[in-house]
Amino acid sequence: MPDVLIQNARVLDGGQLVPAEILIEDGKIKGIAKEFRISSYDELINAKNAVVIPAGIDGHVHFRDPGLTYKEDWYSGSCSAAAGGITTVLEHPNTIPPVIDKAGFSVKLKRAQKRSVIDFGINGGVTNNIDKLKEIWRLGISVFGEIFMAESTGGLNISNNMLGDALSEIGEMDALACIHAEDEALRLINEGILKNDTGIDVHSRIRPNECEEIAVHDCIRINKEAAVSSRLHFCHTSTPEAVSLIAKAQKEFSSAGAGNAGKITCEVAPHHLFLSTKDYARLGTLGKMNPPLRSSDDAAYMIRALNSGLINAVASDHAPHMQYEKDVPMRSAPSGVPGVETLMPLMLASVRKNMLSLERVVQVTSFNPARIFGLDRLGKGSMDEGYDADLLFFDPKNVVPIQSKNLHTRCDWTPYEGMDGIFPSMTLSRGDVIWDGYQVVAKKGRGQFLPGAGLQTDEDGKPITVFDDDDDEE
Ligand SMILES: NC(=O)N[C@@H](CC(=O)O)C(=O)O
Ligand SMILES: [Zn+2]
Ligand SMILES: [Zn+2]
Repeated sequence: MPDVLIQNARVLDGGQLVPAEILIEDGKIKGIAKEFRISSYDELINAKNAVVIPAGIDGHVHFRDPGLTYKEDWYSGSCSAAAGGITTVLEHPNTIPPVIDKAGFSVKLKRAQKRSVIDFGINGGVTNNIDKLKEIWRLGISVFGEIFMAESTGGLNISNNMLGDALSEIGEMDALACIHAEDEALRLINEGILKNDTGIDVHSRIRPNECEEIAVHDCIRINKEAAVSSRLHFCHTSTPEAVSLIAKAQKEFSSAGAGNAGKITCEVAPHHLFLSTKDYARLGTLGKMNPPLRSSDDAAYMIRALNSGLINAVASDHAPHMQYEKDVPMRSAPSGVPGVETLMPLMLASVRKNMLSLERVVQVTSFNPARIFGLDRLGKGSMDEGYDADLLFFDPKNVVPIQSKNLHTRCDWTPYEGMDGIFPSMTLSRGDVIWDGYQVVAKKGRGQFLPGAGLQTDEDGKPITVFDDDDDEE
């Protein structure tokens, strides 16, 4: 007997929305049809004509747990994701302690298992820990990175020399290296030159387009020269220059033929699609993030590149800092903006404005991230039979202004205040309703760990992860 029958839904079929029913068994999609004509099931969900798409996979969040849980923790962050239609996240390593060794990994895994309401992967940091990369890969980290080529929150940045050694090591494991591409040398020079500049957009001029362009160029070259090239994924790309370099390298890769080494993908963050340097006047330091806001022409280019397939995925780079921490001069303000709960609403509102098709939104928020980050092998990123029933329900007409007071993150502001969003009327994770349109109805800790491909198990198939026994509650 199926667990759940969803009636009166609309789903995408060849680019069109068609009426459908969805059957779920053991938390997985059992089938989608116009009508099933069955009468026995455990639970009936009336979708009331909502559109149902795969829930979002956000490959780039910072949930600050352990270490800075006043900004976010695994519960608040995952609730925020659920309310925004995201059911899977990959969480980045710049926490305190950072995930750069077994101890850091174990603390984070334990926290997440106790608190997360959605499924999650944990990324492994790369700094002066090259001798530890194999170990954290075997413990089940999802991917390596973000690897910081320039200074950003958490101070995990590495030199280009070390990057070469790291990429070689990562390539040898056939893992994925996720890159934060900004050139540290140029950033430092600009910081000196613009020392006394008090312009509102100074952060964007300290880290100009060229800063990203140089880093992407160098990273691709360093990877080519490495003893073993790695698969590369560029995080939060923000400039036409970077996207063009990546497109060229992608082309070279596909003409080179078989194998994974050297394969390159990239993502864009919503703030580089929907905000620009024009928003500094409204946002001040709330508009400070790395890489920084770009011109409105660049943002328009990024939307086109997302449409045309040059950019493969959207990820929020959810990086919460509290308003009082941001309420300081531009230079001392921390970099980062929250975004996990507004990613899908902004994307869905952009469909209504004909900026993107719904089909493309599904590709870049679910199908592609699942494949880039190796989550499809764990049942993520499709509504085909056998995949996890991770579903987002929405009413395409229900456009509302985004308001910080309605969001579930601990972060007490949003850079999208007043902008249009289409929020989910319901979110399902593995067939469970976790967001009912009004509140998060999921049990704390129901989220499952999604181990990376390197996970080593013992003879009984159990992960080798060993927890530290000490209590690390904050
Ligand atoms: N994007 C940011 O400006 N900040 C991120 C780190 C990062 O992704 O660089 C953070 O963790 O605060
Ligand atoms: Zn980054
Ligand atoms: Zn980040």
